[in-house]
Amino acid sequence: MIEVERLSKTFAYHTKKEGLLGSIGNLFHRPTLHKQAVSEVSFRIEGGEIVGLLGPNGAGKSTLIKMLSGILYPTSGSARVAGYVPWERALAFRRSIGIVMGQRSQLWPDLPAMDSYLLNQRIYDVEETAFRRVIVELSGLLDVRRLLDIQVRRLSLGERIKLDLIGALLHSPRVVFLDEPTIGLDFAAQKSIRGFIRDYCDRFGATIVLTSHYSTDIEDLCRRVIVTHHGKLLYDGELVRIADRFSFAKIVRFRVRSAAAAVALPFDYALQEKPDGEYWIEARSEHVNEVIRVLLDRLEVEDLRIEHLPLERSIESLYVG
Ligand SMILES: Nc1ncnc2c1ncn2[C@@H]1O[C@H](COP(=O)(O)OP(=O)(O)OP(=O)(O)O)[C@@H](O)[C@H]1O
Repeated sequence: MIEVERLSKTFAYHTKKEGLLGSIGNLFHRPTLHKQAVSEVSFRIEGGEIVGLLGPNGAGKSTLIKMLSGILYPTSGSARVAGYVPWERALAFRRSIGIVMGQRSQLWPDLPAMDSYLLNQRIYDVEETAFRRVIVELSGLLDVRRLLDIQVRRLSLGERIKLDLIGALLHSPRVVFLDEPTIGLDFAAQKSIRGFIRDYCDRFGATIVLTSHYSTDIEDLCRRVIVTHHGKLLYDGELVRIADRFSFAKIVRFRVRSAAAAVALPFDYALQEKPDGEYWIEARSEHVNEVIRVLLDRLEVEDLRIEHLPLERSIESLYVG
């Protein structure tokens, strides 16, 4: 469904020194800088897959999604999405994809969402019965039926994102790009959006590319992840394999009756303290027994747990090496 071959994007941009003198100087000389946001990235995604696109800030995720959804031209390389070259922006391509950017609404802020939907219905030529059916179905699933006729700018962030999702799916696209669809939402709203995405895929067999800085989104929805860093592809494979690669490390969490900060730990491990008074140590699996023995020996430990490394730390280890 998605084929990407050595896709690259380099942005050219100008800098300006501060103040009026900087502005005048810029009239005569504007230094041009280049930023390679995506560098020779290749992968394939089959129909019906939900793939997580991960990477730290500035890794090139949004740039990649913008190229695959036809918003940006690449500098080099090729891509096909649902059989089309995205940046040629054929109407049939636009009908095949949906895009949601959590940080930027695609609905008119001064109008109720329903008015934007009606406009999209015309643009995508969605037949009236199908249009009404999809709205009833999706607004029911997301529990936002009562919000369809309220000006978008009067809604909360979570409500607005749910309505944006419906807008992106009105024409029943086969490929959906979700760029941070749960950003800034509370846990309940994140959970309902995740449930909705899963449900939508099960029912319509859609292919989804999802970026999110929330590991729960990724763990809940994606079996496969593509990790980028400095524009390059760092990892493409099953999510569990990333966790497995770092199974050599464990987290020991505990609480104590009196302060623990001064305790000397074996193997030079550092003790970390959370604001709520819980302590934790990241240790190699083979050292865990000895660390626990020292803790129990020297401190009045109240509650102790051993956990796997959180997904964020495992993924971060991929970038840091
Ligand atoms: N229009 C632009 N002009 C110049 N540089 C840009 C432009 N858009 C993005 N960049 C740069 O390209 C790099 C990749 O940006 P991109 O937005 O794709 O990252 P990202 O992985 O989506 O990051 P985040 O997780 O912070 O959203 C960044 O260093 C960014 O500063």
